[in-house]
Amino acid sequence: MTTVHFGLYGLGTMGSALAQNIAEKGFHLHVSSLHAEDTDRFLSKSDGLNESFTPHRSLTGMTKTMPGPRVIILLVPAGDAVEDSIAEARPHMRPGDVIIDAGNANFHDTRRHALALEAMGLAYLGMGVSGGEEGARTGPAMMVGGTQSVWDGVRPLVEAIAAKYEGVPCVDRVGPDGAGHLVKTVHNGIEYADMQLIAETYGVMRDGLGMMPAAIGDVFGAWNKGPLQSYLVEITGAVLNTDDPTTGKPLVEMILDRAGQKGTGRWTAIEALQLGVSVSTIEAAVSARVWSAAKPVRQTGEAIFSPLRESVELGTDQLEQALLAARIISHSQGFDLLVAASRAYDWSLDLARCAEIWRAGCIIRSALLNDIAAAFRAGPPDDVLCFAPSMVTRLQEALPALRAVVGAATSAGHPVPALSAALSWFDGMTQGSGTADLIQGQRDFFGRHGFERFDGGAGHHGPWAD
Ligand SMILES: NC(=O)C1=CN([C@@H]2O[C@H](COP(=O)(O)OP(=O)(O)OC[C@H]3O[C@@H](n4cnc5c(N)ncnc54)[C@H](OP(=O)(O)O)[C@@H]3O)[C@@H](O)[C@H]2O)C=CC1
Ligand SMILES: O=C(CO)[C@H](O)[C@H](O)COP(=O)(O)O
Repeated sequence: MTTVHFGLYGLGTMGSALAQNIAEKGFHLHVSSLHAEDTDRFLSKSDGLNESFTPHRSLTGMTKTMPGPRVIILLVPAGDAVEDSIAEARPHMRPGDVIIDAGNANFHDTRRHALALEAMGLAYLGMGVSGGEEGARTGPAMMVGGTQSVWDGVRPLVEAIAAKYEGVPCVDRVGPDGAGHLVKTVHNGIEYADMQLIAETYGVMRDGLGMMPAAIGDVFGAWNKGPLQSYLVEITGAVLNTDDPTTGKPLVEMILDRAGQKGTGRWTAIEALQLGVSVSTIEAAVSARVWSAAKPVRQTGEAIFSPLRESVELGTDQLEQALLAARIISHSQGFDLLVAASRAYDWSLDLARCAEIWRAGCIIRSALLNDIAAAFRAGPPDDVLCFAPSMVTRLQEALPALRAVVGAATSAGHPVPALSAALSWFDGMTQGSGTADLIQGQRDFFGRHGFERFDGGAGHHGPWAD
């Protein structure tokens, strides 16, 4: 059997952790980074593993000197860094060699690279990796796109480094070329929604119930033992219970309320709009990050309107149920996008397998995902997760709380954009007779766009009065 030689380029947060994980699982790895001193620093931090690494001063040097067949794993930022890395490595690669982009790439770029490299006899895998630094070091979840034979060649290493859920590796080839990066992008869209839903719930407790960070942290800690059990709820409790060593205050009170974003949430919303899918909770989360960034403008608005932020009468049990309902709805929206992308790109995505991959290692891992996987194995009505019997039961229990929380928070002036978007999406998607009859009437009135009639046919026009 041919021995495949692996190289990893990009020894930043994720690349360093993944390289150490690979070495720990008994694989030899060639390593290099944009700056040679980063490779030196990486080696100095990799005590006990250094015999597993062959360091190189540059990507060119690594690709040229590595014996073939070569598999080069890139862990660099999306966009120009990936383009530059491929351009640098490609001239030194031979037919049969593989490049794996293990960063958060836009899946349209991955499709383009796969096509171009395959035309040259090279292979390209787009592999979304989730789990942050700790996940990369100890076992991330990974979503792979590419051809089956190329996946089969790298599978032993990738499965070895992956998180395991009851012994099953949280990685798979989910489809061709860009499929893995699209599934990772949707994972991140759901991650954005979940983080925003949690933040809104924290806001209601802080500003509507007057609770202190540590007390809120304890509530999240307790919720993590129930149906909301998840990595994000767990770390929320930990963040809220951490004090600032300098001031002694709760650390969260010293963190500026301006959230960053690198693009995957936005890509999810853009792709959904392109494919005609509503991911309104995810869109609300992206928008909330956008307005979080405009702090001076928010401060001007507050000075002009002096809005009242009143207390609310809500129990934490209602907030828990509201968060659960909204979490189910935001996952349902993410899976709707996977269904649409699978159809549009002819990927035959196995939705249950995607949910299974996310059960461990990744940022959105939660108790809910095992039930979501089971729901997709059974096949929910119209492929809509919210319509699966197990989700219907939970939603029927939890929706009254979501209505109470959105109603109370909105009346009292507390922004809950993702919670309310989830509720409105649910109400719209369960309203058999909606209000688009009027939209169609308006469209025909001003533009003769035509409408369908209940009693038959399309392309009708109204006898509109002037
Ligand atoms: N951090 C996380 O939690 C996660 C990140 N990811 C994704 O993994 C990838 C790597 O992220 P992360 O490790 O956090 O990022 P880091 O910034 O920590 O590391 C990126 C590495 O790429 C190098 N780099 C930057 N620009 C170029 C370039 N033009 N050409 C070659 N190398 C370049 C950086 O060098 P320098 O330091 O000089 O800039 C650094 O060595 C990204 O796509 C990210 O979105 C995925 C999952 C989780
Ligand atoms: O992919 C990830 C986790 O799954 C990364 O942590 C990603 O950087 C998160 O996105 P953003 O920086 O936009 O919040």
